[in-house]
This record gives sequence, structure tokens and C-alpha cells, in this order.
Amino acid sequence: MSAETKRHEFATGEELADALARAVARQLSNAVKTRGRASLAVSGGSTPPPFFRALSRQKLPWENVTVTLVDERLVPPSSERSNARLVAQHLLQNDAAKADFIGLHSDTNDVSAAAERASTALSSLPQPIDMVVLGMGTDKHTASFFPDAANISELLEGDDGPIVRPVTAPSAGEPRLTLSMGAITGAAQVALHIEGIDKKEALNEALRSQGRQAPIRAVIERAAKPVHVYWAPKSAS
Ligand SMILES: O=C(O)[C@H](O)[C@@H](O)[C@H](O)[C@H](O)COP(=O)(O)O
Repeated sequence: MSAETKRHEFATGEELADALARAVARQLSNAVKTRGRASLAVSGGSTPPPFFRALSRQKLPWENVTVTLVDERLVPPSSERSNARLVAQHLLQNDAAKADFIGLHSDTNDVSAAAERASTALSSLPQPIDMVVLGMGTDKHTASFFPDAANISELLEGDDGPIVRPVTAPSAGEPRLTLSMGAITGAAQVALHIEGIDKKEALNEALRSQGRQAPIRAVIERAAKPVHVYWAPKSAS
């Protein structure tokens, strides 16, 4: 398997946000033209908001688009840690307010039960997913594939089976819910949105190393098509 990427580099986070928003809009518009519907899975964290805001203003048939999450923390939607809350605040606004949203949260503190319920909730999601946008930590995790997760081997191998998996990892903070490796790598297009020198170096190190596979490398190697890496120096804001 090749760890092939297509690199898109920008001078600022704002330029990146605009370019990634236009690329995602093109992918979703084409999917709606081809099959009448489109699906988008986005990641949480501190990096995406400028991209989310740029995407929310893109002109496309949002009423035919379903948005979901690459992963979620096991917290209520009202929590500041909630990715569903982040997407509601920054993406499902403006033109994108017309999109459907399927979150991963359900009212249980049992992460395994939550993963089962989330998999059921996503059974109506148009698949393969048309566009997946990943983030990455400097520890080379992506989605909620944390290197110290008890089930990391299963997460990185798990192409088949439920679309949402439970994750418990000391470095993750709360227990997590994550799309499966198969759901992510089977997507029509995968983009990785990272900012800052530290993350660029971490990615290049993961792709160079022959050692124990870093989660981001496992995803890039298994992706059906080359992953589009969108990078800019850390934005000042
Ligand atoms: O729920 C999450 O935290 C994300 O889905 C996670 O995978 C994120 O993309 C990385 O941790 C990068 O996070 P930052 O953008 O905050 O660096």
C-alpha cells in the first residue's frame, strides 16, 4: 500500500480555509449531480472553524447534503467539548444551514452502547461518504485513532464492521466515538487539514518512519485514493 498524498500549501490559514471550502463544495456539488445526495464527515478540534465558516457560505444544494462527524467526544451537545456544538456554531450556518446533520451523541455514558447507537443513526448516511475532512494531532492521531487507545490495533485494522467505534485512551480526555477505518478510507475523497510546522513535521515523520505505524500513516496507506493534505503555517489568531 502506498502512503501517497497530494499537498496543497498556503501562506495563511485564511487562504487555506477558502481553498478547502471550495474544494469540498465542488466535491459535494458533483456528488449531488451524480446521485442526488451527498455526505460530508468533518473533524472537530481548534483548527476547523475558519474552514467551517468559509464552507458555510459556499453556494451548493445544501438541502441534499448530510453532514456528520468523523469523531465525537462522549459529552452532551451543550458541552464546550462537543464537536456537534462546534459544527452547529460554525458550519451549519448561512447557506449550509439547510444541510441535514447526523451527530454521534446519544444519552448514555457507556461508550460501547453509544457507538452502537451512533452506527444505527448513520445507517441512513449516503455511503461511501463523499468527503471526509480529517485533522491530526502532533502525536499523529487522526479521527479518534489515538496511539494509546486500548483498541488501537483493532481501530487501525477495522475495515469491516460497525461504522462507529468506541475509543478509550488516556491521551484523548473523554471516551470517544470515531468513524471506522473503513468508513474513512472508503470515502470518495479524504482531506487532511493541518496547520503549523509541528504538525507538518509530525506528518512527514509518520510517512518516513518504518516503525510501528502511526495512525495517520495507516489511514493514508489504506485510503482508496491519495489523501489531499491542506497545510498553512499556524494562523496568528
Ligand atoms: O475531536 C477531535 O479532537 C478531532 O476530531 C481530532 O482528531 C482533531 O482533528 C485533532 O485532535 C486535531 O485537533 P486540533 O485541531 O485542536 O489541533
